[in-house]
Amino acid sequence: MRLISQEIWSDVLGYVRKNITEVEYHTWFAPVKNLGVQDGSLVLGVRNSFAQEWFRKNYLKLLEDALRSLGAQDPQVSFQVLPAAQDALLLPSDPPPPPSVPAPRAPAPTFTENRKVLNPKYTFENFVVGPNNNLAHAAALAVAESPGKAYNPLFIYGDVGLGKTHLMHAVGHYMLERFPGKRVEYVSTESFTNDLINAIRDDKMTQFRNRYRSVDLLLVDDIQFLAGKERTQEEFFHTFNALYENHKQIILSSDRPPKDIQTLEGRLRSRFEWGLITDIQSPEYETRVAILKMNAEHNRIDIPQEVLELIARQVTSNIRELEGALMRVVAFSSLNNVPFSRAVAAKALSNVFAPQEVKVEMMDVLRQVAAQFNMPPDVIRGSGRVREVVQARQVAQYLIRELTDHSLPEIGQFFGRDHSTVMHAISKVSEQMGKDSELTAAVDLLRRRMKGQDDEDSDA
Ligand SMILES: Nc1ncnc2c1ncn2[C@@H]1O[C@H](COP(=O)(O)OP(=O)(O)OP(=O)(O)O)[C@@H](O)[C@H]1O
Repeated sequence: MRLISQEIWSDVLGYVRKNITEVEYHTWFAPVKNLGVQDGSLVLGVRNSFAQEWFRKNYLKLLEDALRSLGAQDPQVSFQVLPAAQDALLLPSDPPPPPSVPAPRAPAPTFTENRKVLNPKYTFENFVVGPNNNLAHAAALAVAESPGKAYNPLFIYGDVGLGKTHLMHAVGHYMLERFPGKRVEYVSTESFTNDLINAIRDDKMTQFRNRYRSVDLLLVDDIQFLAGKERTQEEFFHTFNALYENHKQIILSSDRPPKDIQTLEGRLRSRFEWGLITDIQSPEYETRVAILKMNAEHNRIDIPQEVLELIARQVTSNIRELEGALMRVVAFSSLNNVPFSRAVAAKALSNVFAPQEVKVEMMDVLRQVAAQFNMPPDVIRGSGRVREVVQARQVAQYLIRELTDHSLPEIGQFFGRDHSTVMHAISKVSEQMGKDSELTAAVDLLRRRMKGQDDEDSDA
C-alpha cells in the first residue's frame, strides 16, 4: 500500500476540522490512522466497528470533499478496523468527551507544554545548499562548530518558507549530536511572549528566567514579532545579555533585517547587529529541483525527473509551497490511480497555480505505456520479441507519432530502430484499433492521460 504523505493527511484533517465542531473533531478524527492509498482509495484505520459504521454514515462525504479539494477526481475512502494493539496506540491518554458534551476549556499552557522540540527533518544533511542560501548555511555551520565563538548572535532573515527555521534547527541537532548534555531551546517569539505573560500572571518569573537563561543554545524564530511589545523586549534584552555574557550561542530569525524592524528598542537592535546578519533568498531553478528530488527520496517516492522539473518551474519562491506542490502531485496520482507524468502533474497543480501548457515528450509516452501494459520502460525499448512487448512498443510509437512533433527517424532512434519499423508499428496499431476493442480502449485511455484530460469515466 502506498503511504499517503503526512502533509496530505494534514490537509485532509485541516479541511475536516473547518467543517465540524472541535468536539466532534477530537472525538472522531484525532484517533484515526491514515493507512495510505490502495487502488485509488484512501484507507483509514478506525478503532472499532462502531466507529467504522459511524464514519461511513456521517463523515464519508466530508472526507470525499476534502480529497476533491486536493485534486482527486473520483475520491474514494474506505475504513478498516485496526487490530487491538494498534488501536491502543491510537487511544488518546484521556478518553475524548462524548459528542454531546461541550469540551472542557483547555487549561492555560505552561512552559513545558509550550516548549517546541526540534523537527527531526531539519538537519544539515537535509538542507540543499544553493547560491540563494550558501552564506547563511556556511554561517550556521560555523556557529554549530564553534557555538558562542564564531558569530554571536547569528541573525538570519528572509521571506516566508525559505529555510530559516530549518537552518536554526540544524544547528540545534548538530550541537546535541556532539554534546548530548547541552541544553538547546527553540522558541517562537510568540511562545516567548506567551510564556512571559503566563509567568507574570502566575508569579513564576524566576522559573521563566531560569529556563531561558540556562540554555547553551537559544533559537528564537520570527523575532520581528518583538516589535511594539515593550515588556517582552525588556525581558528578552536581559535574557540576551545573560546568555551573551556566558558565551552561550543565540540564533535569531526574522523576515527582515534588524534595521527594518519598527519600534524595536535601539539597545536590542544594536545587539542583534553585534554578530553576523545573513539572508536567504528565493532558490534558483536548479536548487528547487534538487530540493524536490531530496524530498521525493526522503519520502521514498519514485517520481520521474521531468515531473520534478515541471513542479520546480511552477512554484518559484516559497519552498514550503514547493514541497506542498510535490505532495499535491503525489496525492493526485495516488488518489486517481494514475502513474506520474508531466500532464498529471500539471493537472494536479492547475487548481492552485496558473495552468501550464504541457508539451508531451517521448519519455512521457513511454512511461505511461509501460504503466498501462505493466512492464518496465526499458523492456519496451529493448529487443524483446514476446507478443505483449511488441504490442506495447508499437502502441508507444503510434502515440508518440500522434502526440509529439517528432519525426519517424527520431522516434526510430529513440527505440534504437529505423523509421520503417516505426511506420510499420503505426499502421499495425491503426489496423488493430478497429478490431480489438481492448486495445482501442487502452490507446484511448493513454491518449487522454497524455493530454491531461479527465479519466474518471474510463477508469471505473
Ligand atoms: N535549502 C533547503 N533544502 C531543503 N529543504 C528546505 C530548504 N530550505 C527550506 N526547506 C524546507 O522548506 C520548508 C520551509 O522551511 P522553513 O520552515 O525553515 O522556512 P522559514 O524560512 O522558517 O519560514 P517562516 O518564515 O514561515 O517561518 C521546510 O519544510 C524546510 O525543510
